[in-house]
Amino acid sequence: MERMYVSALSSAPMLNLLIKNVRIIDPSRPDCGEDGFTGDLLIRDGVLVALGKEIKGSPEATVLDGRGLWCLPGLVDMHVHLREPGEEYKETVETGTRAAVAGGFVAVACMPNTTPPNDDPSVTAYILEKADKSGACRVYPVAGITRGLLGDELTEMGLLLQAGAVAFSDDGNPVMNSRVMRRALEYAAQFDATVISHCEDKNLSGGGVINEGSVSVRLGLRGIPRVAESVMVARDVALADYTGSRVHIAHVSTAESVRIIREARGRGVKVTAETAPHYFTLTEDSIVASNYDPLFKVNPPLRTERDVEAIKQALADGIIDVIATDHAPHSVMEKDVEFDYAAFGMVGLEVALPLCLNLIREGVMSPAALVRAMSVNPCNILGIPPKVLQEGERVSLTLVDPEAEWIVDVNSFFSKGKNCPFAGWKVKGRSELTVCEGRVVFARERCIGIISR
Ligand SMILES: NC(=O)N[C@@H](CC(=O)O)C(=O)O
Ligand SMILES: [Zn+2]
Ligand SMILES: [Zn+2]
Repeated sequence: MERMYVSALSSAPMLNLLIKNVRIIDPSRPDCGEDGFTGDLLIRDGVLVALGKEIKGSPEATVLDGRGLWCLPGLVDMHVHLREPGEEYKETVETGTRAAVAGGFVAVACMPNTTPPNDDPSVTAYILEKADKSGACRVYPVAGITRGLLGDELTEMGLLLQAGAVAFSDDGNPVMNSRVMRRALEYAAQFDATVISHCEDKNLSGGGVINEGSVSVRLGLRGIPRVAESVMVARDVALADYTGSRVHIAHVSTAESVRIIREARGRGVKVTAETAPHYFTLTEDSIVASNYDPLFKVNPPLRTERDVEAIKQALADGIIDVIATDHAPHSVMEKDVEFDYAAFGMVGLEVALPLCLNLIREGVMSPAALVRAMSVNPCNILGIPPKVLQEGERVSLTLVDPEAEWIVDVNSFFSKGKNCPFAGWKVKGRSELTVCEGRVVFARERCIGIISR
């Protein structure tokens, strides 16, 4: 098996490297265009000292031939489940962040549906402490909107932000009560914090396990109607409009949700949105083809070809701002059971990049647009430092080989979660080197040689 290097951020070596003739794709640079440009990067002690053409390093500088590679600002995944505290058998901060850096991410925002949930500053602090000690990348905790994520009483948002939370969500659960959601949007706005909404009307989705439609009928499985999502998207858009606050819609899966968001954006409502790779790669028919494999069970459920097309169009137009994985690790115990009883969720960190690169290959997005969706926009929405290739700064970057072909093997995942519906797929593209704030946190075989202390 291939040798790989992965390290905790705190003990990772500083990068010293001259990368020659690499395709640089950073839309924050005026010279980038939609396809990037070819150039060199000189990094000394983790700091990007020069970026341009024909850069000369010192004679002792390690040189990497970047031909055929892409240099992206470090990718940011604003929606993952790290399961710590409480469900460490599914994932930990350590294993989840290792999966992240292997996937090319330098930062993740982790959702609060842990045990106990992150609805209290002590839990936020606990997660950050774990991240400091053993995290391979930056971790930004998302705290609960309501206590216990139960949808009734707002959390102490100010204190949670002080403890290091960056946004609020009850993800896993919707905020069913519209009055509570209104107050949450108003309260969070006072701190200029983003509320991330898991849009699901529980009364409509109740008991469903897959998209409601011909497939659910054929299989005799209880359906989750698409309107269970869009009715809540419409509500949240209306509340954001009424209160003047911002709202971010998590894991958009339907054409109707896209239409509502598009219309709202046209009117200047402050709504942003994300989707996940499985929603533009798979449909409910994938479930049939898999012979009802619970690995394909996810919330919201996989939809139809029409929805996939609408989501791709929205990504092309920038109406969906972000691609996040919704990395949701579960153990075999929760997944290797009958479809009805299996847990919702699939892992995504280690397979997202090649699936997203497919969007470029299909002409849906330009390389620059993909970087906006996977780095620039999530940073803006969360209000965290942008990952830009800026001279004079500690560099966060992902060096991608877009042509590398590999077969998804869950046993080689750093994630504890092996619940991946793409297992066995032949995919193209991966991160060869991931650098977080100047430090080498991940290197594949061909890049291991550049690590120096
Ligand atoms: N997406 C999922 O299917 N599952 C998520 C919850 C969530 O993101 O709503 C999980 O925590 O397992
Ligand atoms: Zn959710
Ligand atoms: Zn989630």
